[in-house]
Amino acid sequence: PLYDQPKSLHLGMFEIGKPLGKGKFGRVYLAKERSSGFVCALKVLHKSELQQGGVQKQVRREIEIQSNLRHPNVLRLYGHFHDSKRIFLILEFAGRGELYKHLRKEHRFPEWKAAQYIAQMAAALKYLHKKHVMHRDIKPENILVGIHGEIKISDFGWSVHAPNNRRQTMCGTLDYLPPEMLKPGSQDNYYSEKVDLWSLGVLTYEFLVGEAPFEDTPVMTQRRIARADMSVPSFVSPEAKDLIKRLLVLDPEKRIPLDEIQRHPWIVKHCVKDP
Ligand SMILES: COc1ccc(C(=O)Nc2ccccc2)cc1NC(=O)CCSCc1cnc2[nH]ccc2c1
Repeated sequence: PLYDQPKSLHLGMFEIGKPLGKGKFGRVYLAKERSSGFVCALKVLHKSELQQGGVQKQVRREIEIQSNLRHPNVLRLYGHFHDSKRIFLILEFAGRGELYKHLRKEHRFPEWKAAQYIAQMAAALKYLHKKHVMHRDIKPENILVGIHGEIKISDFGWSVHAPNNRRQTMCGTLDYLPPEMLKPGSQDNYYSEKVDLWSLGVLTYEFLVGEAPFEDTPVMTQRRIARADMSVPSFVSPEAKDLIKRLLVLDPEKRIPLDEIQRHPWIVKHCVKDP
């Protein structure tokens, strides 16, 4: 497949299929590489739009970083190429689509499924943090599901999807913002990997409850985040509630670290294969 392709990749190599979605900076199509039959997702970015958005450096940096990432729970960026007007990203195709659609349809996930997803997220984040890549903007809208039901974080950071029952907020939803990103002046720990732990707590809550813990009007959401003011419904098991409470901690340094998440009783109970 793609990774043993000659470097000269070009559009003619691909048979373009159905549209998979469209973002702020580009459209995505199902695609098949002609010689190998390899199925992937082709994201088309228009250089003019990137210029207007002032993000051409960001794309280059992202391609640089993401081309070297290889983890089963991180969506692959296999390669890229460009013509005079467009840049094409060759992305992994996730066979079971967007996680948020499954969550909306099922309303909320059973504890065993939520625990497996959070264990996979923790494994992906551990891998990314080891590579000093963080803030993957984790929320259901940015997670895809592979053909075997495994989840794949993807960097939708720049592609705000067209509204079709995605959270209707301006620059992405506030629900997942950690308190340190709401307080001005605390720029340093904005870039700490601890921000992902908070978002993981919000994600765990949303998987189990079906809505985000601080969901409210924008003003109220910010106020409730700043106070970690949320309550966990009684139908959530005590173990799951314990993990949520250890992630949604105002002080970034006091959030349960990724290693301990993988050993947490709620995760172990649902993820260790029956011996
Ligand atoms: C590693 O991933 C990415 C890397 C970079 C970028 C990106 O756009 N970077 C950017 C753009 C402009 C300015 C700066 C930076 C996007 C992604 N990933 C996606 O966009 C996921 C959905 S497209 C794929 C895909 C797969 N499998 C599916 N199954 C169903 C739908 C579907 C959709």
